[in-house]
Amino acid sequence: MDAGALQLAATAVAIVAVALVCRWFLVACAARGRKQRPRLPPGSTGLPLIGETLRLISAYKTPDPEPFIDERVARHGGVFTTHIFGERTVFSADPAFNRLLLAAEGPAVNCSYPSSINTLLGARFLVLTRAPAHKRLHSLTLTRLGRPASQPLLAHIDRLVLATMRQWEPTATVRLLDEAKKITFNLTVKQLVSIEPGPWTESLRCEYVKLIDGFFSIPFPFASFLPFTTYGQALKSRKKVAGALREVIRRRMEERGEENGVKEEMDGKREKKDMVEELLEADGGSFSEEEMVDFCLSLLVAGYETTSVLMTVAVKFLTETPAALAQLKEEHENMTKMKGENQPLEWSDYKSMNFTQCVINETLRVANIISGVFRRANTDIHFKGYTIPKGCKIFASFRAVHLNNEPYENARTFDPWRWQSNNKLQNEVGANLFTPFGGGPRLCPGYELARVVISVFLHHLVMRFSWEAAEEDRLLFFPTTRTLKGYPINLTRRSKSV
Ligand code: HEM
Repeated sequence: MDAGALQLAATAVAIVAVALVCRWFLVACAARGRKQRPRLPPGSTGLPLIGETLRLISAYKTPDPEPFIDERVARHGGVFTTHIFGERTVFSADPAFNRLLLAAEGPAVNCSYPSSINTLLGARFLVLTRAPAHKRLHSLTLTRLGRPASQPLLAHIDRLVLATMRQWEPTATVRLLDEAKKITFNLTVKQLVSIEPGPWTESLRCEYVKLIDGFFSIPFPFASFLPFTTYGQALKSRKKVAGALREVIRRRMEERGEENGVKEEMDGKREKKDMVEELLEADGGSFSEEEMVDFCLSLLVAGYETTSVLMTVAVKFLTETPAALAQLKEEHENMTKMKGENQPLEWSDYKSMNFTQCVINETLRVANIISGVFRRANTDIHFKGYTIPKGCKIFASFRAVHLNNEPYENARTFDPWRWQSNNKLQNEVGANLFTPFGGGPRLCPGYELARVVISVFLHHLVMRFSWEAAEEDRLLFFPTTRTLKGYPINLTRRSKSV
């Protein structure tokens, strides 16, 4: 090889070497860049400002909203990024991530609901409070509403359900959702302020219904000056409901002032008669009047729609699944035979309603009104190689997990028997897969109460009535789960005494 050729070869080798070094350098830089830039879960943020909100709403307005989530999970995986209700939001359909979010409440994430809802509920609604106030109010709620095993509460539920059914004619058409709402409202009022159903509770309920409508309306700015809008009307009704509760609480505070000397010694040992008494005596009476009003009002909201919709949908599913209805009837007839007719229900009876619990689980799985919970990251959160930055909104979708065909075979079919077999739904993995009442520090304090109310309601319904759907009705999922017509049914009384 001559000197020229040698020089050419050397130059070529040098060029290749420099190119290789440059490539290595660029790859290294890119890798470093990737390391430094947090990688959000993949997804699409849709149109400017609107994001994917309209797509989400139009999916949830159909009888089958699942494709909205299914398509994104198929494309991006169980945790993806979207843009809904005015904000970039990380959406989770992943049971492990949902569980992590529920447990991380406080240090890593906090509840985050729209400010229009905060205004309607007041600052003392449990989901808006943070530790340590949250812990204190959560445990008070559990004390009052979370122990349906106590005989006075169970007896009261039994009595209230029967009182509502006694108002039904021997053959009648009723809108089941309305009746269920009366039961849950009256029950909560009694637990809060010890007032029995009557004109006071009914007028409070009428205002309260308008307040609830406000959650699903547009919160126009200055809405309090626009009482003709749904949100403006809701704000007005909030004032009225709060005023009525304030009157009761004020009277109780005065009565307590007068009785103080007499009762003080016994107070520690005595069972408190209602939530107001719990509040008046908690922490040496440190709750202000306004705090008590806000807190009671928000508890009325928490249990009302959730439990009554579930009662209605459970009856709809049972009507459409005759084998399940027959098995449920048999369970309650056998129980009644064992204990004797017209005996009040006891805790052991509730505990023996095994198939009823399967029906309730399955209704919660297929059509829970709470489809998931919103959180906001307090810090960067790392999951499966992704980083969800501090401040980002996150939606943990329970519905996406509950309707996933992998853990739940034929997930979109109502099948209460799936809860009978001893399968993975019953073990630790199952705890991640079934979270209708949330979890972690914000686990719903009314979860046992809701189950008991529905069980007692189903017991009296199947023992005392037969029924059929009065007209076609269907499930709706927007703005929340419910049936289009409130499920009207034609009832026939089975026995003489109700
Ligand atoms: C079928 C009925 C019910 C369902 C599906 C349900 C579901 C839930 C869920 C998922 C949460 C968690 C919210 C979050 O983490 O952001 C929650 C919280 C809550 N629930 Fe329920 N609930 C029901 C009935 C009730 C009842 C009967 C009451 C009491 C009257 C109640 C009172 C509350 C309260 C006060 C919270 C807030 C807890 C906290 O932030 O510490 N719920 N509920």
